[in-house]
Amino acid sequence: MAHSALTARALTRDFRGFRAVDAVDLDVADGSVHALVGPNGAGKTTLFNLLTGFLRPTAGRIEVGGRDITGLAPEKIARLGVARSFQITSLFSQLTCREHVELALAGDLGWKFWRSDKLLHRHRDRALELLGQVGLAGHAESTADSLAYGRKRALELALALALDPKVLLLDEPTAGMGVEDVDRTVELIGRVRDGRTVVMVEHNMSVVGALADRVTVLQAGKVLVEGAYAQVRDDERVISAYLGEAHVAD
Ligand SMILES: Nc1ncnc2c1ncn2[C@@H]1O[C@H](COP(=O)(O)OP(=O)(O)OP(=O)(O)O)[C@@H](O)[C@H]1O
Repeated sequence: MAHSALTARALTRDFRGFRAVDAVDLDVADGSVHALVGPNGAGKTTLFNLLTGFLRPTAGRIEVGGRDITGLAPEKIARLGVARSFQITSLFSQLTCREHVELALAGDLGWKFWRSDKLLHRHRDRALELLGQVGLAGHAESTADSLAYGRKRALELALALALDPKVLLLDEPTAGMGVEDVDRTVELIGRVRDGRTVVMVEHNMSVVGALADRVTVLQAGKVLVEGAYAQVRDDERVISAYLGEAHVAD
C-alpha cells in the first residue's frame, strides 16, 4: 500500500454544540489526487480548514508524512509542505501577477508587501516560470484585478505552487467557472499534480472523475463512502445523499 501523505483520525469539529465534522478518518495516499465531495453542508469546507490549520479540531488527530500536526498554526503547516490555494480576493488588486508570485516566493504573501523591489526581483525568473506553468505567461504584468475570473483562479494556484508544497489543497478549484475555464483548470491540475499529493474539495463530478484517484464522500459531517470514482458514483448511498439534496433544493 502507498504511504499516506496526509491522514486524519477521528477528526471532529463542533460549532457551539453542532458537530460539523464527526470522527472523520482520512488516508490520502502519497502522490494521489483525493477528492472530498458531498452535498451542501456535509462538512467539506470545515474539514479542509481543519487539515490546513485554519480551524482547530475539537478532537482527533492529523498527520503529515507521519508527523503529528494537530493544532499547529497554518503557517507552520505550510512550512511542513502543506499549502492551500489563496483567495486572491483577499490580496492586493493593484499588484501584478508577477509581483504576487514574487511575494509568495519571498515567503511574505499577505503582509510584508513593503518588501524592497530588489529583494523581490531575486525571485523574478522563478515567478515568471510559475506563471508560465499556470498559463499566465502573457499576464505577468497585468494587475490581479484586471484578470478574468478563471485567470484569477490560475494565479491563486501559482501562489500555492510558489511554496512548492508536497501536499496541495484546492478548495473548489473550478467553482463559478464556465466550461472552457473548467477544462483548462482540469488540464492544469493534471500537470501540477506531478510529484505532489493533491486534496481537493470539488462539486463538479466530471472534474472529480477526470482527476481523482480516490474520492471521499461526506454527509452530515461523517464519511459516507470512500473509494475510486466509478465505485463511489454508482453507490446507492451516494446517489440518495445527492437526491436528498436535490429534493431539499426544490
Ligand atoms: N463557523 C461556523 N459556525 C457555525 N456553524 C458552522 C460554521 N462553519 C460551518 N458550519 C456548519 O457546519 C456544517 C458544515 O459546513 P461546511 O461549510 O463545512 O459544509 P460544506 O460541505 O463545505 O458545504 P458547501 O458545499 O455548501 O460549501 C453546516 O451545517 C454549516 O452551517
